Amino acid sequence: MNRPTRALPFDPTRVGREALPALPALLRGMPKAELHIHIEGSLEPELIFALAGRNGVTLPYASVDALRAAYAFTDLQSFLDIYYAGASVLLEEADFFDMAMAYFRRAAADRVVHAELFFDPQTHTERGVPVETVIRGLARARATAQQELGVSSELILCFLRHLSEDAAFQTLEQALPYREHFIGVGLDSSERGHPPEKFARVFARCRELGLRLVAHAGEEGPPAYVWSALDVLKVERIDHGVRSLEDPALVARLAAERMPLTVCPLSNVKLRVFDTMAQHSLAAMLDAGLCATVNSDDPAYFGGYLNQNFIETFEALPALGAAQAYRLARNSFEASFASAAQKQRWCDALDAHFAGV
Ligand SMILES: Nc1ncnc2[nH]cnc12
Ligand SMILES: [Zn+2]
Repeated sequence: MNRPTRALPFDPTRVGREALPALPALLRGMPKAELHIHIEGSLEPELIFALAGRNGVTLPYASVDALRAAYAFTDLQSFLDIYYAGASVLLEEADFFDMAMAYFRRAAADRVVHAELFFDPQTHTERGVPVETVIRGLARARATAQQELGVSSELILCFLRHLSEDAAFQTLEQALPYREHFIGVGLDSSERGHPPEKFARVFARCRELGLRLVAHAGEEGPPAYVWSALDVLKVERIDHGVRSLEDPALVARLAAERMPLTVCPLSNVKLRVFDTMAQHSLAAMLDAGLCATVNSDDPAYFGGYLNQNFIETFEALPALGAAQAYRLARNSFEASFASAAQKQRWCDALDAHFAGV
């Protein structure tokens, strides 16, 4: 990272807002990476019901429609309650495989060439599902997605921040025999009241183990949580981070370090971080020189996969045009945990896509 912003491979005045009909096609077709997707949040209601039937799990909803009707969230916690209930149908390795393959097919259709998937082992181990079952199912899906769809991927193991640091250490111990299957660790679940520093020791241990580090911060929590994710946990990416804009000194630091922020616009509107998409700060973040990326977070719950996030955000924010589309896709490659050579190949493909503009 810390690379200077390079010249655009096209004339940005040719595909700006004035050429709006061209913009959705440009967004849909550009190669991109997704860096903030909770794989359990890709579980569509239809698959939840199919897995419930397969596994003999009784759901507290009568139908797919009744479940979908419950997706009216007032904040992060109101979403998490339903998200954990949905995940209760995942019991066997094949369930994790099917869930991840459904996501990879959607991602490939959105021209996602690389995805870094969060998974929440504690959501499953607490129900008696071994971490081995979770990781083996996801790992098999990764290999199939690479072979059949040409989508590369990594796994990031997330600790649930509403649980204790001791529980996070236990989860790490359980997962370490499968270390080759995950590239890093993250921190998710209820943010308010659970600051990053609660997990200082377990992140320090993960760092010693050579794991890559990310954390949700500044989604609902204050800018102070972003500072401590950087300074205490020493993360390499901030997940969400939208509330950073409330703190000019923090913005200056994030920009100077080109610290990636994995922004999730549809999620932010559904969870009422912003009242409307027109109020979203994505354009302001790019304007401030931040290394922002666009992501879907929990696409089955928030109204769309990655391209839907791009399309709705660009429709709502007049400051976003072709130059910002290019920058966001480029940021997604730069911010990924892929090798420098791989990043260069993706950036070349991106340049080729925009060269025809
Ligand atoms: N948006 C989000 N924030 C925190 N934890 C999550 N787990 C799944 N989605 C999440
Ligand atoms: Zn998230």
